[in-house]
Amino acid sequence: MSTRTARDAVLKPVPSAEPRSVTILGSTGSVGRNTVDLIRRHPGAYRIEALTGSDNVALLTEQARLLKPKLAVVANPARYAELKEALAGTGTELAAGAEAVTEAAQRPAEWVMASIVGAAGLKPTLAAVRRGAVIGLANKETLVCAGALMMGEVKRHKATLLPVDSEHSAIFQVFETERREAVDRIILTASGGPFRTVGHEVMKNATPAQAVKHPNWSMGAKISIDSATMMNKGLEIIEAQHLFNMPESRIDVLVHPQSVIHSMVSYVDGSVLAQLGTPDMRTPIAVALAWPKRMGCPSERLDFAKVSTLTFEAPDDIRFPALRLARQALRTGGGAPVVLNAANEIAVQAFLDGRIAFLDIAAIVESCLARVNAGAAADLEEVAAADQSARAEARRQVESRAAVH
Ligand SMILES: NC(=O)C1=CN([C@@H]2O[C@H](COP(=O)(O)OP(=O)(O)OC[C@H]3O[C@@H](n4cnc5c(N)ncnc54)[C@H](OP(=O)(O)O)[C@@H]3O)[C@@H](O)[C@H]2O)C=CC1
Ligand SMILES: CC(=O)[C@@H](O)[C@H](O)COP(=O)(O)O
Ligand SMILES: [Mn+2]
Repeated sequence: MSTRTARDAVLKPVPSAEPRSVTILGSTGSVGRNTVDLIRRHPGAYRIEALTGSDNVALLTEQARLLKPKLAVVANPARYAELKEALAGTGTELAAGAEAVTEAAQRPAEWVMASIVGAAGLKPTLAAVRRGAVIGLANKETLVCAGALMMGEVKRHKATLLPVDSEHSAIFQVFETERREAVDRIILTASGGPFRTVGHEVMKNATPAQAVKHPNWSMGAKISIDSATMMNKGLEIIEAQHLFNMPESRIDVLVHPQSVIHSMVSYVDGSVLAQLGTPDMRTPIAVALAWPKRMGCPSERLDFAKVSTLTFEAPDDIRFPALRLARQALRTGGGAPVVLNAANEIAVQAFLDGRIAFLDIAAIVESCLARVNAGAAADLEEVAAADQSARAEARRQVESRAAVH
């Protein structure tokens, strides 16, 4: 078995007549940085239309100096002066604010990485869809909040949506679309997060530092906390339903602590197809970045002898109520997934800020699902209304819990 670990090698460029034009929405984040890393290893294969960040001007500046995009945008307008000073005279056009991020997505890049975190990614991603781009979709919250709208627009504008989330990339690679009637179930694997084996007391007293420490993946803070509550898997059930047009009742979650099998699809004849790899986001990003071809990627190769044991467990819905809440929101439909997502975003941030306890996160989401009138969420305005109502209610809940935390 190969143990090649060519992590720092500059790999052979993807053979192509023209460099592929690329925009990275959220280039300063974890997925964004991995995308930049891959692009830098394939000199001449890509040219950068636009890069966007929010607060990390230092990194955005560094990326812009290296990749020479036509446009660089900071979502936070308060950082514009800093960006302007740092990139003065480089020839890169500069802009700031949420509208400018959406405008960046409208620029004519063939391929767009959607790696903004949270519902803030919805409008820019939709803008890229509406001009028929090829989109590498990391931002799962987009599909959670507006899955039906999004998939409808993908079809209408002949856009291409390529999953980047590791589980959905795995499913994408083994899902026989031309024989979709033979698909029986989707099996989403879950690591179980840092609290997979601990008891209630440990979870009750969990600190942000403990919760953010994912056992296998290096990721941004928000998704790391989602993995710890297993809300990440709940969001991924919703994401899978939209991407693969599969009812929630046929999407299973299977805890697999090693994160080697990234997900599976079972077929009516008893076959189960899986995609495997080391836990390195550069592999699913590479799948989308080179699609429909494949490209070299420096992620560590799987060494089965070293892995030695792959284990599986049923998820624990009692210790991880987020799984049940996500399924409940999906079955309720309309704006319920929007409420689930918005309440979760507020609660996760409050936990990271030390204002509420770890177990408060799911409790706040549950309470918001019960209290907020979610509406139909059939268009962007209705999605925004449900999102705002849920955020307002979640903030109230945070205040009352923060007082006793
Ligand atoms: N990290 C991972 O390995 C994986 C991530 N995903 C999904 O990908 C998405 C990104 O995750 P990750 O890279 O971890 O997140 P990070 O927090 O690391 O990065 C988020 C990016 O979004 C930018 N950003 C933050 N807020 C806003 C805003 N309001 N408007 C515009 N841009 C904003 C950040 O800018 P700045 O940093 O400059 O403030 C940064 O570029 C999430 O939806 C996540 O669920 C899915 C699978 C794996
Ligand atoms: C890398 C990726 O796709 C994450 O969503 C990861 O899967 C999180 O791990 P959990 O399985 O712990 O949610
Ligand atoms: Mn995932």
